[in-house]
Amino acid sequence: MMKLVKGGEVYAPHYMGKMDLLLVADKIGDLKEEINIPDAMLDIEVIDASGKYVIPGLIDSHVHITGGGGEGGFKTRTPEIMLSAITKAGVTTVVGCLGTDGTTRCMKGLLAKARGLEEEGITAYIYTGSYQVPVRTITGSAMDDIILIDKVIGIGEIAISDHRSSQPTVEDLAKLAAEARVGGILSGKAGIVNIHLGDGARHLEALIHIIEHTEIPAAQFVPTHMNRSMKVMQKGIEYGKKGGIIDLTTSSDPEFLEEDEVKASTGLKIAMDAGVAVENITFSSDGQGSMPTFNKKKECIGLGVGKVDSIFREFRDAVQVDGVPMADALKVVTENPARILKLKNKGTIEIGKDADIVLVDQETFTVDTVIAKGKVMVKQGAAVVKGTFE
Ligand SMILES: CC(C)C[C@H](NC(=O)C[C@H](N)C(=O)O)C(=O)O
Ligand SMILES: [Zn+2]
Ligand SMILES: [Zn+2]
Repeated sequence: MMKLVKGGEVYAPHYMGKMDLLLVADKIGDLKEEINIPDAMLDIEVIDASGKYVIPGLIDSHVHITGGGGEGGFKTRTPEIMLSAITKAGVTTVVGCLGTDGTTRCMKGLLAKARGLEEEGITAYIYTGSYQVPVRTITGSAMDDIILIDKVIGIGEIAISDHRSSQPTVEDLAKLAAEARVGGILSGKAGIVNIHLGDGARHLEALIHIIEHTEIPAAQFVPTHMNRSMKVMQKGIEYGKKGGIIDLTTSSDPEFLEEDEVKASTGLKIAMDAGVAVENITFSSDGQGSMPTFNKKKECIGLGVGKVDSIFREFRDAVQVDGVPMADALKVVTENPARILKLKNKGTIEIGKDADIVLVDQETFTVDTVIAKGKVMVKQGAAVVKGTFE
């Protein structure tokens, strides 16, 4: 089945102007100013994209797809994600992870959920591990997980500078990054270590030590939650200006920000203005992850749940509120994560890439249509393909 997406304004992320897209099966088959189909070709679906921005499907590189949480006891374990919570946000690729709780959440369940999401129509990968070191794995070795299990693209989210971490030494982290790096090299994957940065005073010191004293490059690490406070944001900007990658968490709800949490869209603007290359910045939602609040005695006094739709909201706000150019804000949720995570067929609108396409209504700047691997999942903002039990 072919689809012709006609008359939209294409941001690939770079602006391409009005273009027609021909989708052939699950790939972008052609991309031209004007594509006309001979009448004889009746079995082609024409999608009218006039008045719409046409952008690549968003990539959310940090989602607790089997749920997370638990910091307030068993009743605070968060629910697993359902398909439409992902697709309605314009997200067509997710990377799943475990968090604080690496006991009642397990790697085999994470892999099964990623496979389930793939069967339901989107693209899903996972990190092996959880907060803790030694790392929870499927095969018993993080390197072997990366090499042998197609969906495993790296290790994460490994917690540092956090009272909930396993207090890994710099040595522990260096060895972990070495496993991820060699596992990635041997399997053609990124072998990224997704690092959960907490509020602790040591901030990014361990990563900086490894980058400065071993052969492991900064590109091996993606520290996330870099907007969790202005102090951490500033540390992230210093790190980013030296070439490190920083990931900002979009679920920190603007209304309920911790005393000095930085809204992701604002963090993007601040970092870019401070001289961090936009190519080194990504957003991720921390969807279904818990958003716990701890008091001075580090007791959990409240808990929210991250939402995948925040990644689209923060992309929109970056453009409409913080004045970030559209193509730059779009890179942060498409091309950058695709490049950093080596998701070869993802992240841009180019012939031969996966047909992951989102139509955004130019009037309301809302998600109108979502196409994942050539299949329409969302139409006029409503999920036309739902998860098995939705
Ligand atoms: C960035 C802040 C606001 C949220 C962040 N969430 C997680 O790391 C995920 C959570 N622990 C889970 O396991 O579900 C945090 O707790 O620090
Ligand atoms: Zn985290
Ligand atoms: Zn998380």
